[in-house]
Amino acid sequence: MYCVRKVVDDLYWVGGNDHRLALFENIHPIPRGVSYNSYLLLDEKTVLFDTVDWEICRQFIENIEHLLDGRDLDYLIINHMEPDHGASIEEILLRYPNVTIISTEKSFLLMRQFGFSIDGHIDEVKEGDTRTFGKHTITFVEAPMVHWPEAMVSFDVTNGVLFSADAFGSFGALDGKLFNDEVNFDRDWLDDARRYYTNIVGKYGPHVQALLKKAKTLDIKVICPLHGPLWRNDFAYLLNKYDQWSRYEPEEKGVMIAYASMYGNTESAAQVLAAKLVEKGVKNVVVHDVSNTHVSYLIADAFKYSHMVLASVTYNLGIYPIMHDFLMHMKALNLQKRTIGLIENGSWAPKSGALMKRFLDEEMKQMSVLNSEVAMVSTLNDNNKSEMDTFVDSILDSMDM
Ligand SMILES: Cc1cc2nc3c(=O)[nH]c(=O)nc-3n(C[C@H](O)[C@H](O)[C@H](O)COP(=O)(O)O)c2cc1C
Repeated sequence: MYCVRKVVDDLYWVGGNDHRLALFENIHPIPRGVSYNSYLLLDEKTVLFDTVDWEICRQFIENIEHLLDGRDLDYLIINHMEPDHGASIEEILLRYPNVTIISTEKSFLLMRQFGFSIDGHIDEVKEGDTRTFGKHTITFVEAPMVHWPEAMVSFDVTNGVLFSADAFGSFGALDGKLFNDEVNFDRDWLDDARRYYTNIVGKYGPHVQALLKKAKTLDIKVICPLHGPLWRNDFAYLLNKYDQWSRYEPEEKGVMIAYASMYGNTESAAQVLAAKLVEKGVKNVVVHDVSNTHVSYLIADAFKYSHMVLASVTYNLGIYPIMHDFLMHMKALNLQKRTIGLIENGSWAPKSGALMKRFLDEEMKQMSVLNSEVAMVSTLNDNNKSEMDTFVDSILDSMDM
């Protein structure tokens, strides 16, 4: 059965939801599912904006066939060729052999690489090109590395609808709700939107900044991303989050404590620290065990908070592997401008503190590591008491508290 929703006059959401996929990109857990959004414009010509993941292709085709109601599909605009949006291109070509695909040069290259038979269907566009389909004129804006090199966004100059590709997307299935004003975004969606942005697009902050600059010149009325809710008001809220995330500025003053512990002693130190910080009035203190918190959640909180404490045991003269993995992810995603405190543990040759400091100083950008640290030998003992108090004070100082 078809399941579509009207976005604005002439434009319909024809995407679908996937609650079965456990790991997005086979990495990131999505307990709330995910939506793949696609849009169909019914003008003098019929125009489809992006396709969907193969997993929901049957639903997608039912949606399109219902709305076309016997009409042919004239155009397919591909803003983003990643397979979670481009996988169904071949199916569209088979069902609508007269369709013309509008996309960027790089996108057509990728289509060929993925094995799609696109010869005779190509209309290549560049930044600033326009196409008119009747009442509606669409202009194309290149958005390289948001989040693949071929990406573009499309803007309907007639009604102000922006088809934003992966920008402004979120994990989470829509389940009937389509617009930001049909959900409590701040309460129910922001965490997943942040986890989506930081893990999927986080590395490309400067490219997102470039796109935000271009977006400022457009009179946007509706934002149609490829995942998650569409936006039709409250743009300042969304743009502000994107601006902060892409400049690597923290959203909130707070301390994320991430610990790596085998027998519980480093964990205990993390808890002592958390209690002391809260006692001293720090409002946002979150504690994560890196061994049982998926790294995508660690990354999201690392982007969210201003301060981080990394507490790690020494393991074979190195940093505990899962803590090391977290550091590697932060580096890969280009996280910067955070203040970091370190807690080290080891029983015979403690090294993790010095190694984490070296990683933060040498491998990452603008990470300010506090001079004060807690150096444990096996367990937090009386000797560490004053060290911990000094450590807490230096965190508070750096937070201007
Ligand atoms: C496989 C393995 C390797 C370790 N390597 C080191 C090491 O190189 N240097 C060291 O000082 N301690 C090493 N340790 C000891 C732990 O770092 C140490 O006992 C620590 O206090 C454990 O803290 P926890 O209670 O938080 O797990 C190692 C432990 C294990 C299990």
